[in-house]
Amino acid sequence: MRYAQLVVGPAGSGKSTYCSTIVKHAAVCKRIVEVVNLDPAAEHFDYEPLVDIRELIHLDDAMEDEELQFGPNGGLVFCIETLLENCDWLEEQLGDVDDDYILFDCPGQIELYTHLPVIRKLVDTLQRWNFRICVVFLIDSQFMVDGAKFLSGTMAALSVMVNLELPHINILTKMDLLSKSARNQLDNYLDPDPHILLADMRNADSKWHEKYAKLTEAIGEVIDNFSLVRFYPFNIKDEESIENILLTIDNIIQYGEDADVKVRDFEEEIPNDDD
Ligand SMILES: Nc1nc2c(ncn2[C@@H]2O[C@H](COP(=O)(O)OP(=O)(O)OP(=O)(O)O)[C@@H](O)[C@H]2O)c(=O)[nH]1
Ligand SMILES: [Mg+2]
Repeated sequence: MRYAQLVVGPAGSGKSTYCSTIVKHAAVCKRIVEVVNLDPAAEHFDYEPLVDIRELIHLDDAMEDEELQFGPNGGLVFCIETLLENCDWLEEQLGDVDDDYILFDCPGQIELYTHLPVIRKLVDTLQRWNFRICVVFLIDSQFMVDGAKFLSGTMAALSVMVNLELPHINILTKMDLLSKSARNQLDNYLDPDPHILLADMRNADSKWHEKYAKLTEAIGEVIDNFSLVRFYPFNIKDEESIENILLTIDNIIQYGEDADVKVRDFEEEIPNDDD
């Protein structure tokens, strides 16, 4: 069995920092976690990628091509599609190490995960290669400190969940940048009761909220009915917070359970002395 985290989220939400933080933390715990860079526009990151899509195709290649004439977003989708047309390259680069644990650091264009089929195709390929995958959806906690923003972040998380249909965890990043009061405010949202969010918005004295109160109510119902949207805080300056996230995801993809099974089988094979 092989294990993967598909690290997605809006541009600048902290995906690459998350990946390098997890790699460093795992190394301290004597665990090897690898990272695959799937962002063809990435400039720099402080991890050594196991595989780097830029070795196959760079965003500039797509944008400078006379015929293609892509812009940045179209070019990015083209690069990911090129990766999928070269699965044998990706398979060879990944190697085939049992029990390996790989973070796929994805590009920041959220439409890749909310409605385009290309990432779904990548997921199907990885599952064929025996990967158990958890989607790790990152959102910058600084944009989540009021009802309306939290609701839109929640809707983005929901659309990724519905589109990819995989085990999933939502993470609030950059917690170290939050003021104490913002952190307290955020606590209300960590296990959001949509009705608290909506009350927030009802109290916001804006004409818009008055006019669209019914719509807001309906959105709250959607979130309530799904009741899948929980957020976990991730603080890169707090080892315990990093460990909690890694353990939570390990459990979601049952990492290590097979290893235990292997150890148990091994013990059963050892003949007892008094046999
Ligand atoms: N203080 C602090 N800064 C962070 C954290 N996570 C990311 N940053 C900063 O936020 C900026 C964006 O972080 P990245 O990790 O590059 O974000 P990304 O999601 O990979 O960005 P794209 O790949 O461009 O979509 C960088 O300047 C990071 O140093 C965090 O947890 N705490
Ligand atoms: Mg990045």
